[in-house]
Amino acid sequence: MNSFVSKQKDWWPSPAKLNLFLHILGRYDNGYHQLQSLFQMLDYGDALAFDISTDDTTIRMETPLDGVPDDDNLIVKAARLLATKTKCNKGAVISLDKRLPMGGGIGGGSSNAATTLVALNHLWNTGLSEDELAELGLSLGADVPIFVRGLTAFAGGVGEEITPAPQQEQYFLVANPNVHVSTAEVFTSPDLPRNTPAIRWEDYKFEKTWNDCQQLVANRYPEVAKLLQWLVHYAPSRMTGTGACVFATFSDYTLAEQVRAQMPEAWQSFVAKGVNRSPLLDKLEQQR
Ligand SMILES: C[C@@](CO)(OP(=O)(O)O)[C@H](O)COP(=O)(O)OP(=O)(O)OC[C@H]1O[C@@H](n2ccc(N)nc2=O)[C@H](O)[C@@H]1O
Ligand SMILES: Nc1ncnc2c1ncn2[C@@H]1O[C@H](COP(=O)(O)OP(=O)(O)O)[C@@H](O)[C@H]1O
Repeated sequence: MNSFVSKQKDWWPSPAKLNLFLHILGRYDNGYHQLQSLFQMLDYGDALAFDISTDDTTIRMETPLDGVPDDDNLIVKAARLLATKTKCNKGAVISLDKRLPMGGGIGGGSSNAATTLVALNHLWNTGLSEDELAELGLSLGADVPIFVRGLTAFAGGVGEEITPAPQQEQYFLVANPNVHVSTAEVFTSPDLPRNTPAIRWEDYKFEKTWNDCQQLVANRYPEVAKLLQWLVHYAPSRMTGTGACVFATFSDYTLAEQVRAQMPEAWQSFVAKGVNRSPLLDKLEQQR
């Protein structure tokens, strides 16, 4: 079930997340949105491996991402940021086993950045604390700190005010409608609701929450609406983040796989278990 690769390289997990709900409360002066969300960590994701050099400061991808030059790759950006911040004079050649759809709202890029920060801080021996890594990560993206901390958690602010929120064991069928939705496009739309009242974390219930971005994205991308209509037939379903991936919730793994088996082939999908602690934290602990 655990889907991280184990070849000869020493692979570090880079898990996906789901936003079990996403409420937009308002907008800050800098244009960023104030939100409330529940970030659910999954046991499924990408994996990264690092070849360290001590006599060469080069940082590059061994496996470049199609359409993403190294200079724009969040992995390379994270590694360079850590090297600059800590005045580290070591290098790294980085391999990525990419499984997560890009721009899908399941946090692949942010998770890759967080895994890079956490792994290299260990492998380069740069000695930053978790708080320092989370702060550094925030400059790369709003979701990076939550992946550095690695706990299923409520998030407020722009996503950086984190309160751990362990959830009961659940399985998620996550499906990709094969459309790319840019986060910036959703957040600049005049049609986005921006005045949902704050909830108290202790009042959270899945069925009493929603995703404020869902209607807008479903209207613009009919494939998202179609996929949601198909899934909701089987189980409570919702879009994650700013889309385009959607998920359905199950208490039973086999049932989730049965529904997946019936899904039209045009929609790529996977079944993952919700975990309260990211596999990245487990990996780091094993190294110590
Ligand atoms: C809203 C979420 C929920 O998970 O959406 P997804 O990206 O996962 O779909 C995230 O917090 C997104 O985080 P991330 O994708 O790291 O965002 P960033 O790179 O920092 O910002 C992308 C763009 O989204 C907008 N943005 C992002 C976060 C936020 N709280 N308010 C915003 O307005 C900004 O306009 C920014 O230019
Ligand atoms: N290592 C990376 N993995 C995925 N996307 C990356 C990476 N580096 C840069 N990007 C860029 O970030 C964008 C958002 O990616 P991603 O984090 O996967 O989506 P989302 O935030 O919607 O979950 C991608 O479309 C891609 O252009």
